This record gives sequence, structure tokens and C-alpha cells, in this order.
Amino acid sequence: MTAKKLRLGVNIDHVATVRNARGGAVPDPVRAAIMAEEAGADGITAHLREDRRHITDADIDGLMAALQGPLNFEMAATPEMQAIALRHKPHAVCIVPEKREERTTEGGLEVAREENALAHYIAPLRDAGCRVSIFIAADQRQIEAAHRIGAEVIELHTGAYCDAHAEGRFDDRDAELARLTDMAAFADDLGLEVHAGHGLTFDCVSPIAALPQVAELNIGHFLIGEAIFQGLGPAIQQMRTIMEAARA
Ligand SMILES: CC(=O)[C@@H](O)[C@H](O)COP(=O)(O)O
Ligand SMILES: NCC(=O)COP(=O)(O)O
Repeated sequence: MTAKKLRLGVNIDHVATVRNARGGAVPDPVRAAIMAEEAGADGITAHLREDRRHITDADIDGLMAALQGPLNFEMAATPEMQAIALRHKPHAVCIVPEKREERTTEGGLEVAREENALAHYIAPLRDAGCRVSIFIAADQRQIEAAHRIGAEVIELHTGAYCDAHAEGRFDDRDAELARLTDMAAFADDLGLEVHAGHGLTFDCVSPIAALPQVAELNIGHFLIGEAIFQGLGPAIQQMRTIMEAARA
């Protein structure tokens, strides 16, 4: 198949993590988002966690006011988050699983078991004009369920692939990559737009960027860390260069 154009969404959550370590106003995630757009990000991702451990409600207000391009608003499927999304009407809403005690988003959303509830939950978001995306594992059952509930986009969780790569478990990494490869094609055949993200770095992004069905990568933690060493703009530009080389 002809590869789709590949977009880069930059997740700025962990600028807020650093700010919140001390309280106060700096570093400002909205400023980082504006810099990311200037450096060539196609969109900004922010996850308003229920416990507000990084991004806050005020950050979402600031992002909605300041961004030139699309905001991908990540949130748990709760009534509170639905009300916030309906107030702001961001370009995209990505429904993610959340556990209060987890360090980061550990897996994909369980869609198949919650199909009816999720179908009702996302309907008003779609009616409000938000593109609804579901953050899921590369699992055929979950992809079919995401399709049935009326999601337009799925984002495949790449965390297990990235962890296996970083820990040198190359057989596991290759098995995860094979699963992501098959499931990206499966979802695309159903007519879903396919995104991917979580844990991606310069070292492991290429095989994911090379998947021709993937239209968007969302990358945050690594880029914000790398910004300490080379600045946010150059880190984003380096990521884009690697992504484009993988796609060529
Ligand atoms: C859902 C997801 O992958 C992102 O939200 C990202 O990982 C940043 O948030 P956390 O590190 O809080 O999970
Ligand atoms: N949805 C994944 C995302 O937004 C970025 O994840 P990470 O690069 O911060 O792990």
C-alpha cells in the first residue's frame, strides 16, 4: 500500500511534571507547546489525569487559547472528563485507561468488555465535532470493538515494544513489533485511522514510523527529556528526520 503521510504529535505532559515538582508556574507546558508547533509538530497531545499529577485544568485552558494547530486531549472515560472535553471541544479526544497508582499508562483500554457504555460515552463527543480516538493494545478483539462503538481513530500502545527494546529483550521486541504490524494493517482495513505512541525514542521509533498505515505518532516523555540536552526544537526536528527516513 502507499504509505500515509506521517504526523508527529508532541506530548507536553512532562513539562508539567517538572513544574509540579516545585509548584509555581515554570516550566510552562503552554510555552513548550508553542515552541513545539514552531519546531514543526503537527499537533500537541496533553493528558489531563484525574489526579492532575502533571497537566492541570488551567493548562488545558491555556493550550486551547494559544495553539495554532490541533490539540489531542487524552482523558479517562469519566463524566468529569467528558464535561471538560465538551466545554473545550478539542480537535481530538483520546480515551485512555487510567489507574491512580500507576506510574504511567500501563496498557490499552478494555473496549470489548465495556462496549455499550463506551459507545454511549463517545457519542456526544463525536456529535460535538471531536475526533474520537481509543488508546488500545494491538489486539484484534479490542480493535473490532473500537470500530463497532464508532471510534474514528485508534492509537496503538507501543510501550511493551519500547520497553523490550530498551531492556535488550529482542525476541520480545520483535514479537511486539509483529503484533503492531499486523494490527495496524487490520485496523486500517476496517477503515480506522491508526496512530501509535508511548515510550518511543530516537532508538526505537523507526520500525513503527515505517508502518505504512500509521498516520500519527504521539511522543512526549523522551522528547521532553532530550530537550534538556539539545533543546526542544532540535529534539523534535531530529525525531522528524528519523521518522521521515524510516518512511522513505
Ligand atoms: C496515554 C499516554 O500514553 C500518555 O498520556 C503519556 O504516557 C503521558 O502520560 P503518563 O506518563 O502520565 O502516562
Ligand atoms: N499517547 C502516547 C503519548 O502521548 C506519548 O507517550 P510518551 O512518549 O510520553 O510515553
